Amino acid sequence: MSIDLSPIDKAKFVAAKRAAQYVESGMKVGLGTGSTASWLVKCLGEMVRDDGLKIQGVPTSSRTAALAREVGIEVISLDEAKWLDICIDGADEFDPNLNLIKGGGGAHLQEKIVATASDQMIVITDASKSVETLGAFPLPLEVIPFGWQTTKTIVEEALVGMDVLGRNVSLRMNGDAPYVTDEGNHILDLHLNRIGNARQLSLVLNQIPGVVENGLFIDICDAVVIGYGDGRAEVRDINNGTVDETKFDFLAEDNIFGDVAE
Ligand SMILES: O=C(CO)[C@H](O)[C@H](O)COP(=O)(O)O
Repeated sequence: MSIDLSPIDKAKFVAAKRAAQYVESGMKVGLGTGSTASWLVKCLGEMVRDDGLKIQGVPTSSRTAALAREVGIEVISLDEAKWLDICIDGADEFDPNLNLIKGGGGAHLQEKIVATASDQMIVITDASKSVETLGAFPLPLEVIPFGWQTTKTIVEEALVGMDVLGRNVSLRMNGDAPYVTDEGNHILDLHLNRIGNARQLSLVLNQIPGVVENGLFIDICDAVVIGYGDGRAEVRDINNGTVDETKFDFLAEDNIFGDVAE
């Protein structure tokens, strides 16, 4: 009996399953947000339920908190945890230095705080997120609602001096209304196409009043686990290059989403 999942979901699943092997009893674990991170939360929930894994999870969004509780993971706040052993999260793009764009799911503020407060950050992803240079994915910028249009104008002006290919900035919408983050803020998406100097851009953006945090994760990620539709999971470690490859079978007992092809 095999699992009837799309190749992309298989890739996300094996990345999550491989990354779950980093988690040991007693750890405080940062739980990312997004479709790939949801697989991770499900995998950890299964390990808590079936293997006696004892962990405390710090979710990076209200969505992830709800899912973690649903699958039986003990949820604590970052202030209760103070510091984390590991954080596992998805990403929208990663480059050869494992710098990231995150925030496609609107949670990069909490994600960056949690990842920064972790001994190590592991990113789980499929191969489509791998890029030579960041920027094809719009860069999310969380801004406070007060004066957001003025903030947007100042961001556009700041981009004129930056090494980027595009400079279009749009307000993220949720239907007819601006998207609202867990912190009650809005998100500007910066359509830059190519970011020449991500470190400089990150510093410049975060200096603008009204900007809370950008979605560039520079020197935060320690390793990327890349899942493939054929069941392979490849680990790229920032220090060691590619360190290993694991192959998973898609068995019915792995089907934590209950989507089995009989
Ligand atoms: O940064 C994020 C949410 O803010 C996500 O990790 C990112 O958008 C990837 O999501 P997915 O795994 O669904 O592709």
